Amino acid sequence: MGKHAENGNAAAERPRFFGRRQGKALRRNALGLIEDLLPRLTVAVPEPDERVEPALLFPGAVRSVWLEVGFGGGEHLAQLAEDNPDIGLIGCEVFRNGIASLLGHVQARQLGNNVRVFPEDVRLLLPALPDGSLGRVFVLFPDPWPKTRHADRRFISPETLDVLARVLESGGELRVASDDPIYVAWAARHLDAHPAFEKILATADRSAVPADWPATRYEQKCITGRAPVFFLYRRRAR
Ligand SMILES: C[S@@+](CC[C@H](N)C(=O)[O-])C[C@H]1O[C@@H](n2cnc3c(N)ncnc32)[C@H](O)[C@@H]1O
Repeated sequence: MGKHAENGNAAAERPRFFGRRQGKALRRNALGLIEDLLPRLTVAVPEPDERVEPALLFPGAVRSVWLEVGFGGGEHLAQLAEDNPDIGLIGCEVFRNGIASLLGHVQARQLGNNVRVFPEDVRLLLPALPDGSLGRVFVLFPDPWPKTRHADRRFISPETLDVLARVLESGGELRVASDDPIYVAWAARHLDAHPAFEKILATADRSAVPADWPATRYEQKCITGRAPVFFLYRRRAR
């Protein structure tokens, strides 16, 4: 679980936008996006026992639905949405400035037909999704929680993998990346131990990663700072 995700009702509070260094116009634009655009794209927190059919969240027919956990500034999600107009993208993020950033991409690149936002802890949505209803799930640079005593807060866990295995269709993909060696070892161990996930790739070689795997903002920072990044790429067993 991410630091932000612990604060379950943060999304319902009046958001604070950007730091003091950002200009008034930027802050006003972010606020406008949150107040005007977000309500049109929001996936509501499901009621207990409610089922959320992902494909029906989009105005037109979609070939498949992909879900990104903790999209940060939304660069990866926006790129996928732009490159794949026939795919529905659900982004889950609790960080309000990140949500505003994604909305900026949606507005500028006209992605409103195939992007939806769950501005809450993804774990409130996953149980409501039907079996096999997602084609891909992305967990890119999850909060690492490197201390052993915080290990139970890490997003990748046997319990989460059970849920992801259920909601992914046969042959669906799970893409994980991290620059934290402790987290990578942890995630690889749990993925290897889970019978539903077949290994496609486990590498620190960016050139071996499929071309349709855009870098996130966090990955860009790692590249700039030359921190090694590890990619764990799995397929839901048939
Ligand atoms: C280290 S950041 C990485 C952001 C982005 N994926 C990137 O690579 O640039 C992790 C993000 O995951 C989000 N997050 C953590 N746990 C989450 C959860 N349970 N549901 C939704 N978002 C979560 C945090 O708010 C944070 O923005």
